[in-house]
Amino acid sequence: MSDAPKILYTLTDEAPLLATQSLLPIVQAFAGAAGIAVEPRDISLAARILAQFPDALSDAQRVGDDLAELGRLATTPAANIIKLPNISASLPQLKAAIAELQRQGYPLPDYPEEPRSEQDSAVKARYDKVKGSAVNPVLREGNSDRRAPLSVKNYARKHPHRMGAWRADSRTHVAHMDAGDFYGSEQSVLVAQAGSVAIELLGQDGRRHMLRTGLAVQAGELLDASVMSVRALAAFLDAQIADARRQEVLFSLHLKATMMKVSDPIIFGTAVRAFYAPVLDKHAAALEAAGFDPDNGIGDLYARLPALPADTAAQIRADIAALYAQRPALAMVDSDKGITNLHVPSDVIVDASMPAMIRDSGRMWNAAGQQQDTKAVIPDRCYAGIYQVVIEDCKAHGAFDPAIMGSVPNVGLMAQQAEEYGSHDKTFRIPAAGRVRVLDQAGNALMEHAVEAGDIWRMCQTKDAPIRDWVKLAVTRARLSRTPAVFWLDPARAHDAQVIAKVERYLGEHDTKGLDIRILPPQEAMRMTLARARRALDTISVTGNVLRDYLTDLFPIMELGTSAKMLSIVPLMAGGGLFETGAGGSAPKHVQQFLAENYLRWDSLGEFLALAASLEHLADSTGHARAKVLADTLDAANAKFLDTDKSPSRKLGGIDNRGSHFYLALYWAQALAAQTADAALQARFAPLAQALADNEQAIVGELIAVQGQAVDIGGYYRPDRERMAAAMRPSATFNAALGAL
Ligand SMILES: NC(=O)C1=CN([C@@H]2O[C@H](COP(=O)(O)OP(=O)(O)OC[C@H]3O[C@@H](n4cnc5c(N)ncnc54)[C@H](OP(=O)(O)O)[C@@H]3O)[C@@H](O)[C@H]2O)C=CC1
Ligand SMILES: O=C(O)CCC(=O)C(=O)O
Ligand SMILES: [Mg+2]
Repeated sequence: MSDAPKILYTLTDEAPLLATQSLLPIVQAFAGAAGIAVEPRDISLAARILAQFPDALSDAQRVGDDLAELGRLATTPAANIIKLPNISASLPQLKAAIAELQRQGYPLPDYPEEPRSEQDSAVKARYDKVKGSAVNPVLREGNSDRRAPLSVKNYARKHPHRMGAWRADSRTHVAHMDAGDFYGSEQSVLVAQAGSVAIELLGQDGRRHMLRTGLAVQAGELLDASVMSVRALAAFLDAQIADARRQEVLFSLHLKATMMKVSDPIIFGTAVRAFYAPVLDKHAAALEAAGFDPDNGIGDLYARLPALPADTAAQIRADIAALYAQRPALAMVDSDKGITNLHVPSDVIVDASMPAMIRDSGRMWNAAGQQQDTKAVIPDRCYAGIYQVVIEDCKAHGAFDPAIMGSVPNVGLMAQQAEEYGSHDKTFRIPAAGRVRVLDQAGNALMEHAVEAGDIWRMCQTKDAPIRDWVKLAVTRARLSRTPAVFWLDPARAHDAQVIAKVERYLGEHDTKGLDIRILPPQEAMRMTLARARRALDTISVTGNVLRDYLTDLFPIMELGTSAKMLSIVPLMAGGGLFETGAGGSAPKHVQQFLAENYLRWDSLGEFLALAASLEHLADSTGHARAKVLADTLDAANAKFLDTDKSPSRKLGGIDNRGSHFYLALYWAQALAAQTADAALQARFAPLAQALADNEQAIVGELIAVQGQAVDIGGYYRPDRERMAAAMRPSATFNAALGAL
């Protein structure tokens, strides 16, 4: 390559964006000294919105489409991208971000909830591109390798986090449907020849309505289709609401409305309707006029009350209060503010919410701010059962002990929008009863389902090359780490049965002598993995895209207290590297605390680990010797960082995110000053190491002195860059030392 080696570092949202204001200048200074450019690319929700509307903005306001650029780069060998977690916006978040940008003077159109013209529809389509999980699927041109590095695992064993005790008589359980769900209706076909397919709804009246045409398919790829009956779902939810009340447990719903941005908001809305039915029915006309949409949560109702006559609004509030007396208690997101599990579809996200419940003795919070046993409703059966296995295990054997438990790394099938997480553009709320058929080019029906109006029908694609790459990655990880690997695949599912056949075939391409590789249905795989973990044994989980997501929060949260400490690598299929930081989200709670107290408890360890892996990749792929020196010394710094426990203290008066960055810089500079592989770098970093060590007290003092007061950074979705940077770099001594490098 002729260009200087380059790492692209993403600017995202919320806590990780704040952290980046402090960390990126350090990274740029260190990398710059070694001749490596670290360039920011803005993929925040706000930037992604602005990039959709160049025509509405002035020259000065226009921003480039950095996400599209990164997406193209990810399919080339040159990619070296550090990707921090970003907001996957629900509709309420998207609308809030648009409103904030409008207030800041960007003349964006409003979000057209009910498009009335072609122009409205075009605007809505642009906004919908930004909605939900719209970043990760673009960048993930490779499969996923997530694990706790040994140093992190050892740290967790030495300093185990608190795990809530479990009682054998806990009433907590998972509730799922027994029929009428995606699991029960899945069909799958193997595409024989490249070409295209179409999806049609053949109405009961004989009319054909094309849902999708010209959808390209590759030879060897798997297509599967399934449907959730909304009638069955509603009946199930009614029964669960009644049962939660009978059992005196909290009612909670756990979905992935961000990634499953078409299906899961509908499921969420069905639950909101079921829970609040008496009030919603009684006030149907008023709520309709106010534009309330249950898919956006009961929070949307409260947001619209001011638009109604005061007495109607008061009556609705009173009716909801009265309804609560007849309903089971709802799990709360924020009991102080009265935010329930059914307020906003993106507040409770299953990958993080179920592990948090399991870590908290199987309890969630009730309206009185107390913990209580819970009914966790996860309607579809494809993956719900794994959580019930964990719950049963904890009831039988007590909470897991992070001081001894084994580790569960994951190799996840993810590339090229694999499986359910790529299905949103092939997911439909069915407008009328009939049959949905997937047709090949000759018009033959490959798959066919009977549907009723309102049902959720979806199709998923899983390409062959990603499956083959995933099997290879699993074998490689099993070999390198000498750890048994289990493919979590359910032969009773049409899709999984096809994947099993491919896995068996592609395993044959590798030398698996001496390796323990098995294929087990998810619940059995979970039982085996948990039993081993209790005996301090590690087990690699090799899973599809959804279980990748679920397990890489579940196990890190049990083992390490948070998924922020995961190493999360995406070896891109074209040869580049995508280095995700941790496996968790953008932690909105952390921003609230920062704004109120100028204390940011975000732990950047995930960023530190990703950066080391990125530098390592740069060295390997370009032969850049100084990248190797930076990588090795950063490894050493990370080890010392863990050893000396310099993560944010989580208490006001101790170091926060910024203080932890200072210590990383100190240890990294010291490691560079101590190494002898590159004398010039040694000489360059020795004075910095000295200056930082000499001024440790002063710098930490300056960083802590700002805590305890509210900060204003001029925005939530698009904070003022200068104010944010100033707030995140409050130590003049540290800034000067870094500037002198
Ligand atoms: N890869 C990505 O881009 C991802 C993006 N998301 C998005 O993030 C947003 C929030 O998602 P949510 O499910 O609430 O998950 P979060 O991970 O943001 O929040 C759950 C909890 O995880 C802990 N946590 C996560 N990261 C860190 C960290 N670096 N340091 C310390 N603690 C951390 C915190 O727990 P505690 O309370 O114990 O401090 C936090 O409150 C959503 O918009 C979601 O779509 C979610 C997952 C991945
Ligand atoms: O893209 C998203 O919305 C979330 C991604 C996620 O949770 C994960 O990959 O673990
Ligand atoms: Mg996740």
